[in-house]
Amino acid sequence: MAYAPYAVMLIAGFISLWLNRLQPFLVLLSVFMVNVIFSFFAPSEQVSIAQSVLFTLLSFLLPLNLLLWSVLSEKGIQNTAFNNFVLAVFVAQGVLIYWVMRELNLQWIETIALPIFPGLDFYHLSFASTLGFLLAGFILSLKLNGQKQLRVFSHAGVFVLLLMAFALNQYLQVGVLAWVSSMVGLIVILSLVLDAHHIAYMDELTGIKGRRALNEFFMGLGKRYAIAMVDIDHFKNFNDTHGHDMGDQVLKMVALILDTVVGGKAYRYGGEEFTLVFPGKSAEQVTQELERLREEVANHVIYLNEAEVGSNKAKKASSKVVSITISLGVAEPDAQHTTPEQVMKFADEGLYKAKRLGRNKLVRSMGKSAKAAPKTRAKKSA
Ligand SMILES: Nc1nc2c(ncn2[C@@H]2O[C@H](COP(=O)(O)OP(=O)(O)OP(=O)(O)O)[C@@H](O)[C@H]2O)c(=O)[nH]1
Repeated sequence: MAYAPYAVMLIAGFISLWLNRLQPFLVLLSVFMVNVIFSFFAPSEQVSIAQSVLFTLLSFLLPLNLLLWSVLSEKGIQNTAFNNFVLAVFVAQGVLIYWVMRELNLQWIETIALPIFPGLDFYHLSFASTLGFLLAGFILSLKLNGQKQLRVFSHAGVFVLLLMAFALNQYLQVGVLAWVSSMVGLIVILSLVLDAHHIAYMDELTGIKGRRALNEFFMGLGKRYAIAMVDIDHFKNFNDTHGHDMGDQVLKMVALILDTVVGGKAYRYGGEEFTLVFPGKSAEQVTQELERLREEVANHVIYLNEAEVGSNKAKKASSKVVSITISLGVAEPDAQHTTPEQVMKFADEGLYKAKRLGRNKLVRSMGKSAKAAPKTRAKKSA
């Protein structure tokens, strides 16, 4: 049982390296090393002054390390310059610990400091380190506030800091530290799993679900549903005229509007194409909602120097404005189209027709018109 925390932290460390995440690995390594040092120098009966000093020193260095590894942006495991920096930080701390323990005459603390500050003991010093943890947690939360691409692990960093603050506040309780460290390992594993799931299922640019999530949603779809395919009109033209970055902002804006869909779910299918799935609804039942979305996109004013969707009013006042439109095709299962993939293809035929009819339109694919539809548009990938 004594090795349980090490086992959990090793597994967590392995998972984080396997996922090319250095940050969680460094957090674990810091906690791991503190465990190793404390259990190696754990007091048997009487706590020596050297042990107290070591404990206090590590209690101050750990929040510093945890904050550092959580705040610096993720570089992956193959960035040589960053790896050298990490090595330098650990070596510097090793040298500091060695110097304090070997070179500093610890008896001075007893003979000089304690008589001057009679109330001072190491318990109070380690309690002061709790403040260090809390401060580190506060700084990390501030940084999280301003972050765009949030990962679950970033939040886990704050929990880890609080847990370690608690563990180290139990002055020299190596057992408490070990158990809390196991929890830290589990929290890191959980956050990495959630992050990996998020990365696999969400579209990074728009923040809505991606094609993998759509395919999984199809598996649980019943017999009655409607699927709509949505495509931005003349998007190549927009990109060529206003630039790819502006095109990305438009994609985000369209995704935000489509994500407000009532009764269905929005996915980025790929490129400038989106899919809306309405479980338990017929194509006719969702027509009104699709028209609402089409109108909302068409009525949305795009500010050309808009750095981001939703930027401030002053900027908007000085911007040139344009607008864009979307075309939509919608279909439901019938005798010829029984699987969600077939229905989606059928809806895509309606979308193609909407483009041919002049764009900014919704076309519902139905039995006969499906046969009349000229051809299926080639699918695009993100
Ligand atoms: N900015 C940006 N553009 C993208 C992205 N994915 C695809 N595109 C662009 O979307 C455009 C799609 O163009 P087309 O398929 O020719 O269609 P279109 O210009 O929208 O014309 P219609 O569909 O016929 O109205 C291409 O220029 C792609 O480069 C993306 O993630 N960001």
